[in-house]
Amino acid sequence: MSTFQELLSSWASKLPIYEKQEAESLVSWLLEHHLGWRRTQILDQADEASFPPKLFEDFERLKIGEPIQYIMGKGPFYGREFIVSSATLIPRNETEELVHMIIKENKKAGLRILDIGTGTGCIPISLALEMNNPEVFAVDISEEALEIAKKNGDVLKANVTFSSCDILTQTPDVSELDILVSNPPYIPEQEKTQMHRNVLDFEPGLALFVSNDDPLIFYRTIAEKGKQLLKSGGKLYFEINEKYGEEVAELMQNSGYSEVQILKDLNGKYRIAVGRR
Ligand SMILES: C[S@@+](CC[C@H](N)C(=O)[O-])C[C@H]1O[C@@H](n2cnc3c(N)ncnc32)[C@H](O)[C@@H]1O
Repeated sequence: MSTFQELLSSWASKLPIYEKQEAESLVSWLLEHHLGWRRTQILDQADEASFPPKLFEDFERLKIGEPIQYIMGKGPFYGREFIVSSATLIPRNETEELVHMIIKENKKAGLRILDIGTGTGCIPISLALEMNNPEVFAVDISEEALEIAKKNGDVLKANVTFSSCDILTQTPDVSELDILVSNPPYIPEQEKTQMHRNVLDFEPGLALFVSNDDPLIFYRTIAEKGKQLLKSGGKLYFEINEKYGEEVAELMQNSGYSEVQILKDLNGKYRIAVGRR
């Protein structure tokens, strides 16, 4: 028998791939998920023999670097919990900043919005629930991701129309948009070697990577199609790879967008590009 705090430290020490503090918070998340454990119980006695077998199975997954969101099947985004699966990217903090900016800048009622490459649906669902009665559409090439996005829409009671579309070869069947948003795949294949194994081994390659030959293919294609999809004065918002801020801004200007800006996230990295049609 040990206290929860002792258990936390001892289990965290078995996760050498993470820093101590991160390991402890992952273990505490797992214990809370399986046992309803709360920090206030930190000094209570904990009998490992009474723990459910699933907790030990999940801990083994954590040990090999599987992200906790995949283990628990859910992850937080903009104050809500989203179902995730191996077919979807885990929603990121940087993307919350993009969503926050769109909500802040667009207060009018009834705006028409499209999200391209929706994954869990975290962007369009958050916008549908936070903005003033918008009409929201979202597309993805992955049928499995779309299934998860639809489930999230149902569970969170968000009115979003999801459909299948390969943006590189097809044009979504919507028009007169006020807002077009996308966090498309943007990591060149050659950067794979510098990436953390828990992203590489578990997150879907389809959501992350683009060919080394043309890393901006999604931005160029979406900016081009955006001219048809957006109404005059409508806005295009991209999440970007910090390395390509200037290039994305240039291609947006070349495509005819005005007021193009590249903006830094809270970590001081260029993460958002925005322009007006
Ligand atoms: C970086 S993830 C973003 C997911 C989600 N929007 C988010 O921010 O968490 C890119 C998404 O684009 C989708 N995707 C990849 N290629 C695509 C294509 N050709 N057409 C449409 N969607 C595509 C992937 O399936 C993935 O869900």
